[in-house]
Amino acid sequence: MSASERSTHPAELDVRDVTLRFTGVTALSAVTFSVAGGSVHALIGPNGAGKSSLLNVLSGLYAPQEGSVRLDGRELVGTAPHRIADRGVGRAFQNASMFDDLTVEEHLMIGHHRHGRSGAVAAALGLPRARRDDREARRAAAEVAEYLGLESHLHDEAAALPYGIQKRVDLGRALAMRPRLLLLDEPAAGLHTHEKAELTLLVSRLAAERSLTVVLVEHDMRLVMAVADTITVLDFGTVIATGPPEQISADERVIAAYLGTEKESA
Ligand SMILES: Nc1ncnc2c1ncn2[C@@H]1O[C@H](COP(=O)(O)OP(=O)(O)OP(=O)(O)O)[C@@H](O)[C@H]1O
Repeated sequence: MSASERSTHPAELDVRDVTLRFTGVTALSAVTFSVAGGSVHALIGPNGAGKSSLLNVLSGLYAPQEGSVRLDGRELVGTAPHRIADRGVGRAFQNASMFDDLTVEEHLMIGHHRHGRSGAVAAALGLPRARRDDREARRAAAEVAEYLGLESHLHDEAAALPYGIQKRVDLGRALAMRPRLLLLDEPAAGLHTHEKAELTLLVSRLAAERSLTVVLVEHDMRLVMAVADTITVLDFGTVIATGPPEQISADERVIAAYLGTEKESA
């Protein structure tokens, strides 16, 4: 399915018995959970629990030795990362890295260009279809910038902006490709308190307003409890609990493995 053929409904995700081994380490062991379309699902767990490895499996960067990952019933395991992106999986990164010399608008246009049908040659020759793609990408960039409150930065060099704004640009880049499943890797890391509060509101609105499903890895429990419809807790690569926030925060195993240590250190 090409990006342009992609339907607009939020994706359902089904992760079944995923096992991922590195030499000497089992990072994920028979991990199973599912995420309903249009919901926000958080992956939490102590350091080294396997959260980033799992996001890397979902986006195709790591191939698990066992198990399946289905997006609306279609297998993602064994699919190249760019094909997974074409199927509607977008990702914002923990350390937003901006391309040197590119403006915010250009970063957002890169996100949208997955939808373009003209190739680099058509663009270089200035062919009508390439010009149309370019106009469409600019329009999409403007829409995402407005949604994220980045309008005043559209023509700024992204790499020179404060870190919190760069993180928003990175999120915008993922949103501009109109994902049906959005993966957020520690979106609150490195943000100031007021930026975290803004992000909490934003993530709460994202799924409903942009017709997508969100899977996020996050250490900030306040944010997780505020935005997540469901939570999966990993510990040493295995799922120790899955459920709504109120169930997770009362789960003895979770308190022992994770929330307990958070509370002690708070
Ligand atoms: N590329 C790799 N090669 C070898 N081992 C790895 C690799 N990536 C992760 N691991 C190991 O897999 C386990 C899970 O790591 P992972 O980074 O997924 O945990 P995490 O829950 O994201 O941790 P954190 O919260 O600290 O980011 C750890 O033991 C880690 O050392």
